[in-house]
Amino acid sequence: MAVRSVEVPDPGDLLTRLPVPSPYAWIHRGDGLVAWGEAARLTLPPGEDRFERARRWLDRVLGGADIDDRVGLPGSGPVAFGSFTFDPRSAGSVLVVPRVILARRDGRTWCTTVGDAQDAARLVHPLLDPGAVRWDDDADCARHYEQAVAQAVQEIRADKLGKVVLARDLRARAEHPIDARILLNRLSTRYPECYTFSCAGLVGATPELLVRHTGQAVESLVLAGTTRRGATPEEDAALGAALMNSAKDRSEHVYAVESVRAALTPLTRRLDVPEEPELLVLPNVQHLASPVSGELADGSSVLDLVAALHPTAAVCGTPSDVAMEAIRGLEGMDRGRYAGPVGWIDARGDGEWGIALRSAEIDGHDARLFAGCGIMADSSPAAELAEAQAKLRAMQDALEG
Ligand SMILES: C=C(O[C@@H]1C=C(C(=O)O)C=C[C@H]1O)C(=O)O
Repeated sequence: MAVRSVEVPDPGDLLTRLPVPSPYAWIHRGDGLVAWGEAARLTLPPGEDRFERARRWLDRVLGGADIDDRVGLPGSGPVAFGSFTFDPRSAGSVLVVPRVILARRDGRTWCTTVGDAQDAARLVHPLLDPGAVRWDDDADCARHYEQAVAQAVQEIRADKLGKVVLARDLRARAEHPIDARILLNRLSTRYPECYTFSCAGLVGATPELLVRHTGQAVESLVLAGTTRRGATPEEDAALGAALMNSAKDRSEHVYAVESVRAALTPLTRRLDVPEEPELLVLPNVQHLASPVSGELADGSSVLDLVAALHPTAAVCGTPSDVAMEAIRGLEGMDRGRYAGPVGWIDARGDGEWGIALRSAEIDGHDARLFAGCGIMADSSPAAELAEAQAKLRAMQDALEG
């Protein structure tokens, strides 16, 4: 596999350069990587070993490439985009090495081609709006979600577990086939501080950085604890202050931070975890956020870190195995790749992976949206449902225009 990366003149908005309706993307504040075509693909069966199998495949495919990299930055040379299922029992984890990658970082822009990229560049599909969107009747789903939350609260009060994250889905059907590029454009414009991603049908804009690996540096942004936005600046600030002072949200947040600390400590020589969370204000919700940073102890790749971190208590719970079982029992659905790791890795082992939140699985005219909330002993089913609805809003609006 011959791979070549060269600097190119800055093309402006990377997302407008995508020629196909189901591209690969990872965009944060306008920078990042977009890609299309398929030089190699690995679809993984269910299994706890899906990260290990992915690693072996990557070693072979990226390690065996004949690389002419004139750029030498994280993300230059060959890159694989990937997304993994939340639950090891689910099918659908996937890794793809695209044929063409266009990227920008630190003011430099480059293009990578893998193998013969001629064909991949010739097909330009015009953008098509999804048109009218029909939503599935939501009442049943909402009722089921509230019941699941009430049940989880009982289990937490009975000391079976400390925290569990429960999610729901929402199905939609569009008049026309859904073009991921339209969703990506809308999401990246509205949520520039989120990581707007697309990988093999999974599209979204997540605020939660599972892990970034740049040389020996490692970073993560842990989120847990949520409130709505206010109608006025005063109400907004009051809601934010109440979130910062909420004992329930603070302990919900601590579970998530501690799960990240426990996963990264053995792999790092230094790990800085803030003592207090900060507030992350997004257009639809506000979160408690803890930016974690550290220095790797050895040569772990970003995929090694992903394997160690997933599932964090931000999307599963504590203890993790008990929470995973509770999720299987209470949600009554397969999360698929929602709340799993999504991102990219290069041949050096650098990369960025988010937790696939605020996302939808797109298949032709159909979309399946997901959102979840951390449940604690004092959670209220109605409040958690309202929080999940606010989180769904990002993708609902992206579909509707
Ligand atoms: C599970 C989701 O979000 C997670 C749960 C949060 C919470 O319960 O407060 C906050 C951020 C995320 O870690 C989701 O968006 O679906």
